[in-house]
Amino acid sequence: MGPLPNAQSGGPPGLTPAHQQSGQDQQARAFNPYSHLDQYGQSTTGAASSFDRPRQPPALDHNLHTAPLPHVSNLHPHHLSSHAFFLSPSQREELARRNDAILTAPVPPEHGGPQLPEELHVYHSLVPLEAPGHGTALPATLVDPRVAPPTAPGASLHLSGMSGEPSRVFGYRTSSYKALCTLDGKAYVLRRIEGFRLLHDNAITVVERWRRIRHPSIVSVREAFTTRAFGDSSIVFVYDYHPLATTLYGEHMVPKPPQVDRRTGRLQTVSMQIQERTLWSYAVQLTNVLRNIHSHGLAARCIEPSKVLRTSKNRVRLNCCSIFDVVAFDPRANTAAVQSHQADDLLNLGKLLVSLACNSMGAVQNLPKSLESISRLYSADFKNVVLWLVGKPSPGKTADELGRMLGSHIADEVDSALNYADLLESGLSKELENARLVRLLCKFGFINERPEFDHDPRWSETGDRYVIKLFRDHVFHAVDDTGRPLVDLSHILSNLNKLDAGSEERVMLTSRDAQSCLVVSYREIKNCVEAAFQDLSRAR
Ligand SMILES: Nc1ncnc2c1ncn2[C@@H]1O[C@H](COP(=O)(O)OP(=O)(O)OP(=O)(O)O)[C@@H](O)[C@H]1O
Repeated sequence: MGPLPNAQSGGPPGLTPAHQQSGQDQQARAFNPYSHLDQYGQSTTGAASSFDRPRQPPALDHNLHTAPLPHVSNLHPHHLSSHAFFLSPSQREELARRNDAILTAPVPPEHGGPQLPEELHVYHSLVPLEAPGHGTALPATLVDPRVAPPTAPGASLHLSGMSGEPSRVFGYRTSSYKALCTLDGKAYVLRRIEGFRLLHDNAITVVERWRRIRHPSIVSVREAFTTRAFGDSSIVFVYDYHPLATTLYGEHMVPKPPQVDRRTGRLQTVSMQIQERTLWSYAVQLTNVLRNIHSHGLAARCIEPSKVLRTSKNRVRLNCCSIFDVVAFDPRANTAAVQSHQADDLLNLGKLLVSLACNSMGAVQNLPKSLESISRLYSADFKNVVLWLVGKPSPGKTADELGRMLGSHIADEVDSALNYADLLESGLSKELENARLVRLLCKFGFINERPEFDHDPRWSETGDRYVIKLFRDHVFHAVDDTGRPLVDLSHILSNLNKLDAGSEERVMLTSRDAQSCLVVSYREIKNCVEAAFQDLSRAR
């Protein structure tokens, strides 16, 4: 694929024409916040970008991670303190798995991977988010009637090979990819709507309005552009990537496989019923989203189980915002139309809660039966909120009013969020110390046992460096009374912390042959380390 030309002038106000792809993308239009940069992230106005182009993510090396520490009750008391220095194993594992997901590299076509464009606008390294042909196809009755049926992709080369059923939400075939951005090296999700022709240039400008909305429960929209890079005319919406995200559909509508009961050793079915506390949490988060979106004069139009991402325990974010506003664009839409979409949002939230409470997408087809089941399983309070949502629209039925109805449940959510913030802050403070110590260890690595430096083979063994060497032995090569190596992490951590803080406390350093013995303060050793490091880094 050839280089992407720079933005041209002549588009509608607020737009910059998209990059052309191999000369095919003549009619491409895009809202592009990066229009002042070329395809390598270099500024077209002359200033060089500070970002290097991350071509291939490095291979993952799990040896770089430490193994989880043994359970606290198995530890010697003086090893216990080392627990205080690290994130909890479960937190660490979760974060490591997310990082792994961000770094997943595409499988090349010669190894069975799909044929995808190498570069798309300012994105590269596309990795499909779904397996080929995967789709959560539902009966035609559940396909959203708001959108036109997909145009037959006659001229499509089916480069992606990923097309499955048309999305039951958007009506068009869609495919999603994780991709890396050449401008900032970050991962994003590209959602491609296949076989879509932009009939009104104005339609894509609405993406700019969505881009300005930043809300913790919305998957942020970055930009949208049209492209022919897949061999058809597609429109691509770019969203933030949330590694390992699932959807409410995947979590609560897809039956879970039976699991082995630890006590009996038998296979047991897994209950799908959602706790009421969790349902309230979803309801509160999505109500806040709607209040925010409606206050911007927009409507979500995609409150649907497969369009609500779950990014960690009970944390949800509304996905795919702005797509309907573009693909079902109505140039004559007025305030009344927006209000009608906003009323639909509340109705769809009610339907979503019914589907979740009954663990079935079909539950909304028979509301009386589903409400009966809800009143058996959940509180009257919950059922009343659902009834209000699925009931007739009225002027006072707004997202703000819903917020007032949820008052005490919003207070519960605030408490949980504060507890979680405390937990994360304590994890963060533990790791903060470690970053400090790693920098110190790097300095030791630079200095100790350094081969010939400054034409002096004994540089690292003499002067200030000798003190550092003795201190290194004291910290890492300590032995107990019987001469056995002392493998004690807390001994290392407390010594390094005192050194880093430059404590006035004194320590006795003895050479290996016990011939020399120095009593020095940590502050003096710190000065030696600084001096030796300055010596090394000074330009010669
Ligand atoms: N922004 C995102 N960040 C991370 N993962 C995402 C993101 N958006 C979607 N995904 C993942 O991609 C998968 C597919 O999403 P998609 O919205 O296409 O679901 P779908 O059920 O196939 O819907 P549709 O019927 O519209 O095709 C989801 O299961 C989700 O795990």
